[in-house]
Amino acid sequence: MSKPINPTHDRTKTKAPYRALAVYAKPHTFTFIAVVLCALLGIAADLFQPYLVKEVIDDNLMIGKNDYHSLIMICLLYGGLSIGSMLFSYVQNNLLQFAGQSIVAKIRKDLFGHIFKQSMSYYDKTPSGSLITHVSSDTETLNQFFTQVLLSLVRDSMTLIFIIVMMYHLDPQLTLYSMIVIPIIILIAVSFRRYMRKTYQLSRTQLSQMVAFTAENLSGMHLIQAFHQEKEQMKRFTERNTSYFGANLREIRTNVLFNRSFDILGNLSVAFITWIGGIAVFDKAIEFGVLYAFITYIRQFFQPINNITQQWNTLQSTNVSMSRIWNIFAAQPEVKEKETAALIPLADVKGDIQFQHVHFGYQKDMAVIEDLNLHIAPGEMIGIVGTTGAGKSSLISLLCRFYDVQGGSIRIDGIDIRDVSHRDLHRTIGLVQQEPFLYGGSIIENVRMFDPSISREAVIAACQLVGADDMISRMKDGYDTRISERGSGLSAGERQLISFARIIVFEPKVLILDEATANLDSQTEQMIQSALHIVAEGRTTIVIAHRISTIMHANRIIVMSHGEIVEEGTHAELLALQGFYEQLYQHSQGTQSVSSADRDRLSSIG
Ligand SMILES: Nc1ncnc2c1ncn2[C@@H]1O[C@H](COP(=O)(O)OP(=O)(O)OP(=O)(O)O)[C@@H](O)[C@H]1O
Repeated sequence: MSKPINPTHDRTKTKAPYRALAVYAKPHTFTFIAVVLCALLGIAADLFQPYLVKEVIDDNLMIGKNDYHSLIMICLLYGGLSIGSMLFSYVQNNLLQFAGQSIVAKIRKDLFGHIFKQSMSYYDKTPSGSLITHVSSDTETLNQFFTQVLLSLVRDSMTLIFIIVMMYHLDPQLTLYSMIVIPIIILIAVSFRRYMRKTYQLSRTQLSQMVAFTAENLSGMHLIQAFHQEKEQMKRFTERNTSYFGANLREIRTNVLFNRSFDILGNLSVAFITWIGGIAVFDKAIEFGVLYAFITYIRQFFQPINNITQQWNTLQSTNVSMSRIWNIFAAQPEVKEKETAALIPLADVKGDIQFQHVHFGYQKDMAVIEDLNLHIAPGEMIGIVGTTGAGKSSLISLLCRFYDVQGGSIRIDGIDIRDVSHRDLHRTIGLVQQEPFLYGGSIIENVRMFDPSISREAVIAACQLVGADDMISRMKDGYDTRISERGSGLSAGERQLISFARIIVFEPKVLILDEATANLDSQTEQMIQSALHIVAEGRTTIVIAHRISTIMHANRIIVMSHGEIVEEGTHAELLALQGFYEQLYQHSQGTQSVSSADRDRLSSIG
């Protein structure tokens, strides 16, 4: 098996992707050798056929020999060669498809794994639609490289050489006349090359933009329908679609022009050779059979040239796809796991969390969190409130190490989270977000996240504990009910209960709820609240909420504004302070939920 490649080295060199591709192709060396052998035998079988006909014409028919025996033998040989050529071509195609598909499957797997390793900052910058295109269609283009381009380069260039040898053997002078077209072919190929590359790249970029736009719309469908944005989005889609249509047409037009130029050149050469060769036959300088074989060869001569040039397109796409795939491979996660991480296990965690002088910004010069200090004791339940954009979710993202702090440190049980493995850290922390992510699969699989070591009984017990058992039992197939993609068959509360059950089975020592009840009505929130108290038992728990009612019973409440902690204490202590929290509380008493505009107004009070 090929080793995973290290694409970072040599990234700037354009040959680097091809060198890396060669690493993937290496385990299939013997298959490629077998393909070349089959191609050689197939070509020989093909090209010997006109020579046989020439033999019949010149050595039998033209001299009136009437040798029936050799005529039948040559006809049988001709038929045998045709069958042989077909068989070789069949084996060669199968072998090449197998090698090509295996290489691409391996690249696709490595690419998917590499994308998984990236940090959140990578996903912030890269639209998911374009990643989908790279994993699906760009890797498919690589397959075409092996099964079409490589095949054509090997088979057609060998055919060309064989034809020239055969032609030279028949008549060197006619061969030299035929070669006049070669400089013209090079001229056409070079002049078309740059333009074809440009048109191809343009159409690929337009396609990838259209896919990205479609993916974005599908994920935001609720919003689009709620805001009646269908017409607007349709207009934007049509613009992209029209651009793609135009770019595609331009590309096809260039290709057709390129291919037809070759066809015309082929026909003109046949006319030229018929003229020159015809005169030579009249003058008895060559035999008629030689002219026949020569014309057949010159027709065959343009076929491989045309084939090779037709692969130009695929070669262009391979270049573009390769560089795009290699750009992904070259991306290194910003959040890196230290090599020594395995030596510092995060085991038997008590759940002591310390933010020490934490500084962070998504852009280097725009701080979102500045010199933040916070100590959370093991088993403590902390509520975090604050204005929109205060930095609450960012704080949690830092604790989960989706991003790295730019200053200060975050410690769990005194250990810097940058020193431990991602696996240990994410086992320690359980995160429940506003929109829990559910996979297409059964409820059982969704709760245990496809981990077979978690038993069905454990899943059922967890669901009973959080109060989801009733709801699940009422479903058609109970725990085996299949949930559609992203859990769209369930209500927001039901989805959230399932994500709570997940927390129970995975038993993280630190539990984070980021606006986990924001989408729920007050009755469901009550249900979730009681589930939360069960789940939070014995765990350090951080709850971010806009609704004061969600966090008012926490051991301590942190009030954040503009990346800083502005107030801290229990619900009663904070009310007594009569500061920002008290304003938030009063407001929430009046409106139940605080609108963002109001929060901003309150922030200025704070
Ligand atoms: N992925 C991101 N890339 C760039 N900026 C971001 C990103 N996520 C958040 N921000 C910015 O960082 C700031 C803090 O955002 P954060 O989501 O932490 O606030 P929050 O207090 O959780 O807000 P809310 O209550 O609305 O969820 C905001 O100004 C926001 O625009």
